[in-house]
Amino acid sequence: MAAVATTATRTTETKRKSIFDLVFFSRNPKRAKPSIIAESSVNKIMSNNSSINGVGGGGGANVKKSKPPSLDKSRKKEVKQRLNAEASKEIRPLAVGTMAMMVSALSNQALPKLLGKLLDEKSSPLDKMTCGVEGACSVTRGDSVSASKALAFVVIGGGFASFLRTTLLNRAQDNIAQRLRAKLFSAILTDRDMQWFVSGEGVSAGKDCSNINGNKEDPTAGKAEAVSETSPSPSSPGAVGSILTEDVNRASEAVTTVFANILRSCSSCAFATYHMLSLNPQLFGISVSIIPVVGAAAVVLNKFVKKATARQRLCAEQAASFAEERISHIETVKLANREKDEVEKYLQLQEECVQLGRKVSSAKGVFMGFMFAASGGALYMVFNAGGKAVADGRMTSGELTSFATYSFLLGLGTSGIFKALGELTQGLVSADRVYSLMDGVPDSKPGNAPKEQSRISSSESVESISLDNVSFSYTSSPDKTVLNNISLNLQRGKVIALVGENGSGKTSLASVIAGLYRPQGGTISLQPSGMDFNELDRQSQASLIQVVPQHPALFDTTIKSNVTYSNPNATDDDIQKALLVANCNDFISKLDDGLDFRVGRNGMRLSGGQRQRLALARALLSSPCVLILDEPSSALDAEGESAVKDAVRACREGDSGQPIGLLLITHKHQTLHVADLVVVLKEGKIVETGTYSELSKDKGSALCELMSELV
Ligand SMILES: Nc1ncnc2c1ncn2[C@@H]1O[C@H](COP(=O)(O)OP(=O)(O)OP(=O)(O)O)[C@@H](O)[C@H]1O
Repeated sequence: MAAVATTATRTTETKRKSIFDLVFFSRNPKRAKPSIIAESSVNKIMSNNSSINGVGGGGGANVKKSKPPSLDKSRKKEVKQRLNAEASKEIRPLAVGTMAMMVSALSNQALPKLLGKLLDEKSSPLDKMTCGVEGACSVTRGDSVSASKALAFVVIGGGFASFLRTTLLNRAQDNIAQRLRAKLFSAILTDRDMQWFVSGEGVSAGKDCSNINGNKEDPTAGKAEAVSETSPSPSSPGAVGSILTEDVNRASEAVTTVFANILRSCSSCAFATYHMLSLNPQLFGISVSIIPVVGAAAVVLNKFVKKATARQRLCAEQAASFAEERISHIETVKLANREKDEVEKYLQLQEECVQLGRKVSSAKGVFMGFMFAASGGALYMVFNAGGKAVADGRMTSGELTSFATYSFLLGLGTSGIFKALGELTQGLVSADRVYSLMDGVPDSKPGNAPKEQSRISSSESVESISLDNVSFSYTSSPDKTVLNNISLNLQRGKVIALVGENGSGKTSLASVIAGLYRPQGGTISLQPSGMDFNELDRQSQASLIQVVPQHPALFDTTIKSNVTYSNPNATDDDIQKALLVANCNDFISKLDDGLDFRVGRNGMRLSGGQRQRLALARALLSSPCVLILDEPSSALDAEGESAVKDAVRACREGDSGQPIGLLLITHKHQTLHVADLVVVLKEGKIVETGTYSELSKDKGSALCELMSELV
């Protein structure tokens, strides 16, 4: 058994390697683009294959030495309750499916008795001799028709029950999994703020996942740490994907098929016990003498499986993250010619996990081997004692056959219970991971506690957005102040250029103004009402501020869908206007499908400048109060720069309604002259403000220090 498991593990490892090899070596980046779309599918295939032998999703360096998240009693109770509440929504298919399972179990139980009866009937000689009072006797042959009829009934009924059981329980399982996935995805997308995504707290939901990669006391940790240096954060999409697929599957299995299997196995044991006791109580005593020993072994096994499963799941998370990140950065991997290294590192990650999987497989193998030997020994004793009983005429050979079959069913039921208990444990570990991710980590930091949110009816009444002494740090580096007492007024129709060296905090400021992060100090208010921007709901915030980031993200859908992403209710006229202002029409008219052109994953079928222009159109379409263009010129060619000028004009003059305030984050001095005000940021502080002509004339200004071209 252990050997089989090891072979299966090897096969899985080979499969994973081939998939990884295929992705990295068989495709050039250009041709790979459409295939990368299915990156999450690759992830799924890679992690799902691993579950063939229960090895879990994948790799994780030094997993065996790491401490898995513990599932204490109160948490276990809570997880069970939540899972049961989920299962109760499928009560009908679950109840009928479980009843069908019991019927099929009953049919199985009836079979040995009927078979024994059939055997006795068939093997009896010219059986009954009936003599009348006159002395006339007649002989009748043993009739096996009744046993045959009952057998046919049981076989057909049992078959139908099996069909019902499989269909209904699987349906319930799929429904539960679907609901869990939907809730989880919704929790991740709507309930988490940006700090959660960038902090790396994500998937293991507060549990120390970093430990998985390195234990300094472990002499073998060196290799693992080398891998962990390049391992992605556990909050990567790959890790989330691993929980969304494998853990959700295991959790939903636990309350459907696994639970029903436990019931079936228990009923099997109960019925087999009843029949065996009624056939021969003495033989029953011999037959069950092995149960305490097997039970003790099962308890030990279950403890081991529980710990190993938690480690395996962390391991799967890491491997999935690693694969996902390398695949999404395939161009970088290929340009640096690091395909072989990455495959090697992936295999190292896998190796740790596979070793863990082998241990579980071996433990299960030893247990099953032990079960087999113990059952064989018990059967030997049963036949020894049973043979004597038949010889003494205390039992028929048919009854002994029935008894032996029942004792086989008892063994099967017992091992079924232990197996299902193991799966239930794995399911609870997975459910804990699902719920932990769903609940997230309560953020107790000041300023981050959830507040009651208000909604504005229209952004039109807002004239400006005012920052007053705003300070901000990322939760992953709480001691580093990224923005320090920033005060700024972003007014409709006015253009502010924000400049500063790399890392001075320009992008962070844009994100804080847009409401993606909540500042720890100061206020952002709407003028003239004075409402606190951070007390508004996301819909209101998005209607007030739009950002065109340095690297705009596009979805793998049509140009039209991408542009209307910020305002799904926009009319065709609005769309055309926004595209015109953002200077998109030229390149769109050259595409075969025009607005219906599919842009590819992350807009890979478009140039950087085209992507930026579409993002600009998208931002303008929602008619914000303030637009933030981060490094607008970096991805634009000369023609594209005129689009920025158009955007400046549109914002000032209000092409799409009211004028829009514009915050231009730029490194280019050529762009500065369009601004009403230039703001210089240094180490998170505003060190200078003034008009371009004022600041550029003063050769000792912070602006001239920053832009040597001006000196
Ligand atoms: N997610 C994050 N977690 C922790 N620190 C971060 C994060 N993002 C940025 N930082 C840090 O915040 C500081 C400001 O970064 P930011 O990206 O805002 O600068 P920037 O002025 O936009 O730089 P650039 O001009 O290079 O784009 C940097 O020191 C950076 O290391």
